[in-house]
Amino acid sequence: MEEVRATTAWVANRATHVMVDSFELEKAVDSIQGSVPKVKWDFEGIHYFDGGPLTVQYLFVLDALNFCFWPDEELIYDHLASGLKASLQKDKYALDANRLQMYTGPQLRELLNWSRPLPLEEERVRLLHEVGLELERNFGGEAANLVKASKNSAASLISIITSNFPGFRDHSLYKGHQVFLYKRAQIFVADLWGAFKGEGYGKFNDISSITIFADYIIPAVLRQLGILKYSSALSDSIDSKIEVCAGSEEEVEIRACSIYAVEKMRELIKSKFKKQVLSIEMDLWLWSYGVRNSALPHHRTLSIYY
Ligand SMILES: Nc1nc2c(c(CN[C@H]3C=C[C@H](O)[C@@H]3O)cn2[C@@H]2O[C@H](COP(=O)(O)O)[C@@H](O)[C@H]2O)c(=O)[nH]1
Repeated sequence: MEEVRATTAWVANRATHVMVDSFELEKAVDSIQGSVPKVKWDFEGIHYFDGGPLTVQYLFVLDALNFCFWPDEELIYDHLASGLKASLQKDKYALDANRLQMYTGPQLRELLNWSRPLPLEEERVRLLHEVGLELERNFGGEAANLVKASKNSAASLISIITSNFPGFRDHSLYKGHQVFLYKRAQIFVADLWGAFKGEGYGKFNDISSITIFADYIIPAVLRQLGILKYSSALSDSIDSKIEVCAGSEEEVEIRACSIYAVEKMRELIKSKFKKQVLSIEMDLWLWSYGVRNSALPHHRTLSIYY
């Protein structure tokens, strides 16, 4: 994941709309004395888990659709997770590769027990079809085979996913340079690691190589902590819920600076408190804080990536 780390640092060093405040960053690290509060994976109790390959299929489909809930004010991530879980409990074949290729928008709503059109519904359906088709074509229909092919390497798994599933190629152009963010591919690794407690399908020898997952919650938390500072124009648009365009400098800076800031926090925790912290642990802590404080203003970008 060096590509993610290097390209987001490149953006952070040239950013003009977003600034990483190193004084506030150090204050935050000092306030926890370098010990990141532990948050249990699935602290919400919403996920499907049976300890086997069907759980891997569930997590892959979950992360294929893990983006852009905010346009519907009542829809949140939990609806996606618990909807998929309930449909698997009703019918264990619901997420089979051949079935994934046939879902329509209304059927997807039914799967998620949601009565209105979903945000970016056509894209969600297209991505579901893509997952089904590519799984069938190259992985015997099973996401578990994707994971086996990575041979316990998170970096390999992300590379296999982004090579085979175009919908997971979360990147942007910034001042002419390609910037890699890979939010949903990385979160899939984290979900496996969390669900399987670092064993079996969740065993990765290089788990420390992944970064945080640049969504719309983590930046809101970092801003609340004073670690991210926005220009007054950007602050005003976010606070007034004005959309930030996908691919704009502002959007790329928000996401890249979030990754960069948390990498800096990890480095500081290591040098000052002699502790090794994983980005996943940082992410889970910050994200759970963010969802518990749902009033935090977040940037609004229409995107299939997060
Ligand atoms: N950085 C980061 N972003 C995450 C997650 C998760 C869920 N992870 C599972 C793993 C362990 C936990 O127990 C969770 O069950 C979702 N998101 C993002 O949040 C946004 C949804 O917000 P709202 O509209 O309020 O529901 C949306 O962009 C979604 O993609 C995470 O962990 N990290």
